[in-house]
Amino acid sequence: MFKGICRETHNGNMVTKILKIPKFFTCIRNFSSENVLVEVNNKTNTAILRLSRPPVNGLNLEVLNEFESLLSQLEQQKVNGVIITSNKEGILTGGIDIAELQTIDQRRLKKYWTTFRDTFLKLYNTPLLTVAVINGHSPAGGCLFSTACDYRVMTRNYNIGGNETQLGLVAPIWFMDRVADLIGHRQAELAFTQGKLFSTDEAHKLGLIDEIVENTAEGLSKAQIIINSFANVPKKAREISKRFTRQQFLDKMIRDTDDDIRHFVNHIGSNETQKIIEQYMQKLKSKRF
Ligand SMILES: CC/C=C\C/C=C\CCC/C=C/CC(=O)SCCNC(=O)CCNC(=O)[C@H](O)C(C)(C)COP(=O)(O)OP(=O)(O)OC[C@H]1O[C@@H](n2cnc3c(N)ncnc32)[C@H](O)[C@@H]1OP(=O)(O)O
Repeated sequence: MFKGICRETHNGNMVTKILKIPKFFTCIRNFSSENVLVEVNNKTNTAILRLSRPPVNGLNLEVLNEFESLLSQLEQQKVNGVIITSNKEGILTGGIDIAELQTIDQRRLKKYWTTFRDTFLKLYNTPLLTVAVINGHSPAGGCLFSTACDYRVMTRNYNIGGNETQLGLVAPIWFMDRVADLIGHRQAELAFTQGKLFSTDEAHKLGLIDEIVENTAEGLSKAQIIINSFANVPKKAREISKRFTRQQFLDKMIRDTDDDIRHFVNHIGSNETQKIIEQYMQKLKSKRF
């Protein structure tokens, strides 16, 4: 017997069921965590990882830790590919859970930012094939994490980009570098100085995303097609090529670790930034944009 977990919503409440499935009939391996649902299709050996933290899949410490640990498990299981998406159509993630930034406790800020960087690095650096199915808005941290994937498809009529400047915050330099890798330095400069959120169409024209799809289902099947298209590529050669094309960015990010964490703690931990964050949260709650 194989034990699986099934999560369903009944009358608005999330219910977790333990399923006993005969091994012979199993087509899905399921090992979801609290905030991230995971299923691995036994036939394709592809994992779908769905962010599932209401209301907006905010990236708090727990989500980041779970995400990183699940990716490690998928690496051990040597899956053929990982598809990252949201369980809630309309929002991939609202980015960093702003509650994590509402503190001047330097140790907490340092811990959060170290985890945030490590999780990004894990995704950026994984030898696994990764495809982001961006099935909703993807501001700031959401955009950043999708840029770590090997391929991005996005559903129409949503927004993606680094909006930090609009909020009065400064995005990390490595986010700017990564976006510049995809859309070019000039466009990245314009985007980050304006804190620009791009529509799906604009993001596609610039190269921030690779393809547009109509809905999540089409996104998932497109992602599977991308993963299948690598089936005949020698695995080791693909992994080394991925590492080589990403090495320069990686080396710089690791070299700058201490400076980056110090800047984050000083920037977010200052009274001035705390006021800005507080005002932004109030605006967000009263929907005054
Ligand atoms: C010198 C400098 C050196 C170094 C600096 C280094 C690093 C700097 C780090 C700064 C980096 C920041 C990255 C980020 O990710 S910041 C977060 C940016 N995110 C946003 O601005 C998104 C805001 N949210 C939205 O736009 C919308 O909520 C969204 C489009 C996602 C969904 O819209 P919808 O209408 O469906 O929902 P809402 O009613 O707006 O939201 C529902 C409830 O969720 C709350 N919410 C939304 N987003 C967040 C969030 N990111 N964190 C926490 N809470 C969030 C929202 O307030 C609603 O709450 P309630 O009113 O229901 O209580």
